[in-house]
Amino acid sequence: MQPEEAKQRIEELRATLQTWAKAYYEDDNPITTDADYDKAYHELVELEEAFPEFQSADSITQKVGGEVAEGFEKVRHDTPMLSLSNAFNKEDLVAFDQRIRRLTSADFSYVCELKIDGLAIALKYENGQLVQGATRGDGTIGENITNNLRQVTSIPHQLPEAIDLEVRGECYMPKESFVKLNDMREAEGQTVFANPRNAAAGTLRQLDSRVVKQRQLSAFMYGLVHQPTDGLSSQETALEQMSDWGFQINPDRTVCQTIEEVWSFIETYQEKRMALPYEIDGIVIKVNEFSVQNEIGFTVKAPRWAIAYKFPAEEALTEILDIEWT
Ligand SMILES: NC(=O)c1cnc(OC2CCCC2)nc1N
Repeated sequence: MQPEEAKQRIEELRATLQTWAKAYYEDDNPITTDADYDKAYHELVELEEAFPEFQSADSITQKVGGEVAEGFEKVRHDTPMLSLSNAFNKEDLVAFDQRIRRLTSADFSYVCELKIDGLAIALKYENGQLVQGATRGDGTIGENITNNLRQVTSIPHQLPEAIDLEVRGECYMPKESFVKLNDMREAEGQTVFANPRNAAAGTLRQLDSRVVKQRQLSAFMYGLVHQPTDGLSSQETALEQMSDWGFQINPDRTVCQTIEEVWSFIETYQEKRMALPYEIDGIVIKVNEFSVQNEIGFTVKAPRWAIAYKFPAEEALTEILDIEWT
């Protein structure tokens, strides 16, 4: 390629990448695929190396902390991460139960799990090795925060079996870590986090993983992107299997046969929640048997076979710093 032609191509690539990077990082609205972006970026790097006379300090390839490096790579969830419908009182739960019983004639049970108040994450393992950790994002596109999630001690880097696996869970900041962090930030004249969920979100947004390590996050896993062939027949057996694989699974759960039993579990934890070493904002009730879950299916955005009972809100905490994960 002649120098004049290279100069032309370099300028064209710089302009295009600048536009794409702005849309991706500043407008949070990617206008191109990651593959196209990477392809153009690497063509520019090669041309600048081949024609150093056209190198320029303000080229996008020279920005270390610039918008290109800023922020996290996006990842697509092969299986969308769903959200949950909410229930706010016993009547809502009775209605939920009646809907389920209209949709299936099969016998089934419920699993009640504490609703950990953190950030939903998805972990991918290949041959038993942790290869990717991502945020939920909008349920389809999340952010690749693998390096940060490697600093979370309860997330295994290697499983006892060389299997391919994807698990979902909640990354959270224990109450004790939260108090310590805010005391330190206050002493340094920094803004404090309003609650552990915001502190966890703010921590996972850090580009420097060493900061994540200091902040002692943890994670409970609660979902297995399971294959019909994996022989697991229910949520409870999946939770037990995930525990055997080394994931931290929340022990405060129970299998219920009726909504009455669900309600008494809810009342128990309405009281006990203050004594827990982490924050919960409700109880998640799921149909236990996968065959019945599959029969009942999903609405556009949430499973029909699960609901989140939300505890009544505490007195409003003044939101000193509210980091919303986009
Ligand atoms: N915050 C939690 O602790 C929690 C959230 N979600 C779920 O399950 C949802 C996920 C997709 C269908 C049901 N379980 C949980 N324990």
